[in-house]
Amino acid sequence: MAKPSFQRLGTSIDVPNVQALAASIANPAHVPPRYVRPEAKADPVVSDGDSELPVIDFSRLLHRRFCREESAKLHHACADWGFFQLINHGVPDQAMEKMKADIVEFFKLPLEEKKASAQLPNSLEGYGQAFVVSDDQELDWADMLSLVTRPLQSRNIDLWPAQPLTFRFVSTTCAVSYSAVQLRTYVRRHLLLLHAVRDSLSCYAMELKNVAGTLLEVMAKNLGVASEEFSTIFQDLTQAVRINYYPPCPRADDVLGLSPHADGTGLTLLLQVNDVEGLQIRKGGSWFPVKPLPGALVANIGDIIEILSNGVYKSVEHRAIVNAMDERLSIATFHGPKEYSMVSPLAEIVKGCKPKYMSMSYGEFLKAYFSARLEGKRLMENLKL
Ligand SMILES: O=C(O)CCC(=O)C(=O)O
Ligand SMILES: [Fe+2]
Repeated sequence: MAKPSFQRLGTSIDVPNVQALAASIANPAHVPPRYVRPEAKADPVVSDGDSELPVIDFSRLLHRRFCREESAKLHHACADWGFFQLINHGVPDQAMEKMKADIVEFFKLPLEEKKASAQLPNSLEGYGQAFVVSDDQELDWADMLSLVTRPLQSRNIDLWPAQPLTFRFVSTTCAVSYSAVQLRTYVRRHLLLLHAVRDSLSCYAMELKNVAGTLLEVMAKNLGVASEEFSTIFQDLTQAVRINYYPPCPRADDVLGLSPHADGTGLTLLLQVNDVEGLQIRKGGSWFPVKPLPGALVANIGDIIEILSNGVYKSVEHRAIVNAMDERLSIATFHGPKEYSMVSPLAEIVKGCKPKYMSMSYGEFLKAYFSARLEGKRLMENLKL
C-alpha cells in the first residue's frame, strides 16, 4: 500500500554506523576527525542549576482542586524554559519498562540484524542517521532508529524491529492498557495492523499520545486560544519516535551525540532509557544539564508551537553529549499536526500585533527542517518575518 508522502520528507547521506565504529576504536587518537567538534567545549556548562528545571505534576493538571495552580506553572515553564519534567503522567511503568528493555535488546543485536530495519533509500525512517547533507560535514556520535507511529496508516511496520519479538508483535503484558472499545475500533479499521496492536512500541506510543493530547489542551487554554482552533490543528496528531543510541567515546569531551537543535515538531516527550545523562539545554550563553527525575518524561516545546503561539512559548535549543565509558539511550516522541495543516501564528494570539513567523504547511516545514544539518534555531530564524 502506498504510504502518505509524510514519510518521504527528506534523506541523509550514508555515513558509518557509529556503534560499530566505537567498538572498533582502541585508541582515542583513532576517533575520525569528522567527529571532533571544537564547539562542543566552546560554551560553559552550568553545574548548579538542575533543581530549577520546572517540574509539572500531570495528575494535578487533571485534579479539580489543583489544576489552576498547576496550569499556571505549566504556562511559565513553556514561556520561560520551553522545557519541563513531567511527573505522575500516568503512563504505566510496564509500558515504559517494556519499551526500554526492548530498545536495549535491539541495540545489542549484531549490526546485520539491526540492519533489517535500515532506512530505505530516500527516506529518513528506520535505522540509520539523519541531517547529513554534505560529504565534508562534521558528524554526530550517535545512531538513530526513527519510526512513524501515527497516523496508524502511515506506520511502516516492515521497518519496526522484529527482534526482540515484543517490539513489534503482541505482548500480553500491555494488553491491559487497551480498552475493549479501543481494541474493537483498531480491529475494525485496521485489520492489517492487528498484529501491532499490543507490542511495546504501539503500547508506549498510544500512552504518550494521550499525555501529549492533554498537555496540548491545557496549553491551548493557557494561551487563551479557543480549544477547537488549536485542537483542529492537532486533531489526529502525527507522532514519530526517534530512538537515539550514543555509544561511549574515548574522546567524549570532543564529540557531540546530537548537534544543538530545536525540535521541528509541536511537543516532544523524551524518555531517558538508562541512567546515563547527556541532554543539555541552551540557557543564555551556557548549557544547562538535565537530570531526569526517576520515572519522569522530559517535555519540550517544538518549533510548531513556538510559531502557533507567535513566540509566547519557546522552542529551546538543546543538544546531547556522550559519555566516555557508558552507552546512552533516549527515546524522543514527537507530536505534530497533520502534514497538510497550515502552521501560522494563531489569530487569537496575534490580535492587533504583527505575526512573527511566515505561514506554511507542516509538510513544507518538515521538508525544510530535514534538508539541512542540525544547527541551533537557524530554520526558525529564517522563518521570522
Ligand atoms: O538524547 C537526548 O537526550 C536528546 C534527544 C533529542 O533532543 C532529539 O532526539 O531530538
Ligand atoms: Fe531534540
